[in-house]
Amino acid sequence: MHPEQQYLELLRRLIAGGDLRLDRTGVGTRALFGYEMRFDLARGFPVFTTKRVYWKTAFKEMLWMLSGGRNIRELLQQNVRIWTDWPLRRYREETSDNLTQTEFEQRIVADADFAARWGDLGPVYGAQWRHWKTSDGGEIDQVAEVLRLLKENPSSRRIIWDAWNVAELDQMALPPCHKQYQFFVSSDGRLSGACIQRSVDSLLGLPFNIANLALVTHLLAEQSGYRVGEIVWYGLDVHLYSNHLEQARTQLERQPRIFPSLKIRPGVTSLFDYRIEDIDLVDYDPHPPISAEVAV
Ligand SMILES: Nc1nc(=O)c2c([nH]1)NC[C@@H]1CN(c3ccc(C(=O)N[C@@H](CCC(=O)O)C(=O)O)cc3)CN21
Ligand SMILES: O=c1ccn([C@H]2C[C@H](O)[C@@H](COP(=O)(O)O)O2)c(=O)[nH]1
Repeated sequence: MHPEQQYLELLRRLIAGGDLRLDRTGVGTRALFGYEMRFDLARGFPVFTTKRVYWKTAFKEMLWMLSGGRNIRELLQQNVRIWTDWPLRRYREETSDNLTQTEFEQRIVADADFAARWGDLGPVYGAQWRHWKTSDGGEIDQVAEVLRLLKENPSSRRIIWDAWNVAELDQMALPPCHKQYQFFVSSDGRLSGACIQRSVDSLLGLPFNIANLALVTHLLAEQSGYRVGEIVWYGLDVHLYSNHLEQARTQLERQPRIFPSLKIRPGVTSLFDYRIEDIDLVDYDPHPPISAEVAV
């Protein structure tokens, strides 16, 4: 069985038997509670092929999170527009100025003060991963700690970073969805990575989340001298937005193709020094893109 069938099976189950519910965005979803997928990274890089996944966009987002980023300016400077809707909505509500999305994005890139005021998402993923605040005024770099444990104590059962900082949830543009990562080194020297995702937009978010979990597992393996093992992904409220049904049906008519392979430029000496130019996917031959509206 092609491993992407796990994803197509999820879409099938959501369409056929998902619980119909009204959600925060007002769009409405079909949802199920609890789903697991596993991908053996030795069998190719798990970027879905039944539609074109914009993996560079996803990877840029992951590198931004690893850098501790929390402002959309650094994303927009690389033409990544997937996070604009949330700050834009706040800007419109608080100023009643009706800039278009493009005008807003141009202003964020051109004007650092404007970006500091309006482009900040609050202490989201990267801020928690790299700068978790402690009660004595210090901060914890959870990713550096994961790297240290991978090297010094690979059998540890505490190789985790977590973005679910309860005390700061109200300052975040959106509470974290992929909220926890854990890593595991097997006795044959393979690094596996897992992610727990509390809320899953199965059409738009999930393909990015899987690719990014695979990417970060590869990068950590590279930096700590292991081969790659598996990724394991657990979704909880896993949903299909009601305006994504047609797209999901289109995708289900297609046959998965062979997964590409990931190439990482050797010689980068720190996890935090990777740039998008250092990473490539070879032989990615997906079906055509499928466009869809994101629920804000
Ligand atoms: N409803 C919802 N779904 C999400 O997946 C999601 C959120 N909200 N809020 C926060 C982030 C933003 N994410 C997003 C937002 C948009 C796309 C999106 O529009 N993707 C298109 C175009 C990608 C591109 O422009 O490069 C796609 O076809 O994948 C993907 C992930 C993931 N997260
Ligand atoms: O990486 C991500 C980020 C977000 N999502 C989706 C999951 C939900 O559809 C929304 C978040 O809404 P909540 O009401 O906060 O659950 O964004 C995703 O799939 N992947």
